[in-house]
Amino acid sequence: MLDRTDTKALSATPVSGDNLKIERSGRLLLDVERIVFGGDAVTAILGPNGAGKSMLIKTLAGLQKPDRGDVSWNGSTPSRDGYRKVGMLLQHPVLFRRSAIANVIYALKQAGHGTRDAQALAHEALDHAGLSAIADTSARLLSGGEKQRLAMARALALKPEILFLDEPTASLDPASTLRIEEMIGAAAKAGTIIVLVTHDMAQARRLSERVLLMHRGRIIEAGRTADFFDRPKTPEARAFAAGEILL
Ligand SMILES: Nc1ncnc2c1ncn2[C@@H]1O[C@H](COP(=O)(O)OP(=O)(O)OP(=O)(O)O)[C@@H](O)[C@H]1O
Repeated sequence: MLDRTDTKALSATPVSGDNLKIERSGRLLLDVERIVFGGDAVTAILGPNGAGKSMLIKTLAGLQKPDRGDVSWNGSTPSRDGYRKVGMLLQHPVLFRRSAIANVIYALKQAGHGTRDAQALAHEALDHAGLSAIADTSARLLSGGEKQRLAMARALALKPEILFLDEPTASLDPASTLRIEEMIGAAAKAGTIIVLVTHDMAQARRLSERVLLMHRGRIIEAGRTADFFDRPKTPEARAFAAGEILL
């Protein structure tokens, strides 16, 4: 787990949601009374498949509109301007059919950077991701692990104040997982608030300070990571932390 004293003063945009509800075909898929991200460097969101984890972070990142409830970014409704501060790495990131570096340059230019600035920042981002050697390789030729690192480098190049990550290491080998975890750790230390959806409980223990457990669209337990694993309060969290299947 990150040492809180290592992290820069957290001045990032707090993101919150109130009374968020999403319903489809009469089924309540998301039902969250209140959630705030802003005080912890890394929060892990855990829960079984279909629990609503992706839906929650997409909603908070402004990519999905809730049927009811409000999302707030630093006290305001999500806006185009705010997208520079609130980032999201999708579970299956979309990379353009151009070189690795061009993917990052494009994102930076879209965010308002001039060409020279974008080129310099993109090279810096690839360097931090250990991807300089494949900067000119077409993104579609990269391995799964390299693609994920590139998508992460692109997201971090925009220097978001808060970054939502949807299972960034799913299907990666241990070495690629470690690289992504190092990138997450470095970003968190530099002051980016990270919200990480993961099925990897060891990863949640390694990286997060706070854990949220979701089940059937609700947050059923929220607490310090050590407390969650060592002293879970709800029967569901006890079962989940013990590796049992939540239905
Ligand atoms: N557009 C949609 N229409 C109907 N149901 C949907 C829609 N999008 C998602 N769902 C359902 O909402 C529920 C929550 O989905 P979500 O992707 O948030 O789960 P998750 O916790 O991220 O799961 P996983 O761990 O499998 O990625 C699932 O039951 C899913 O089938």
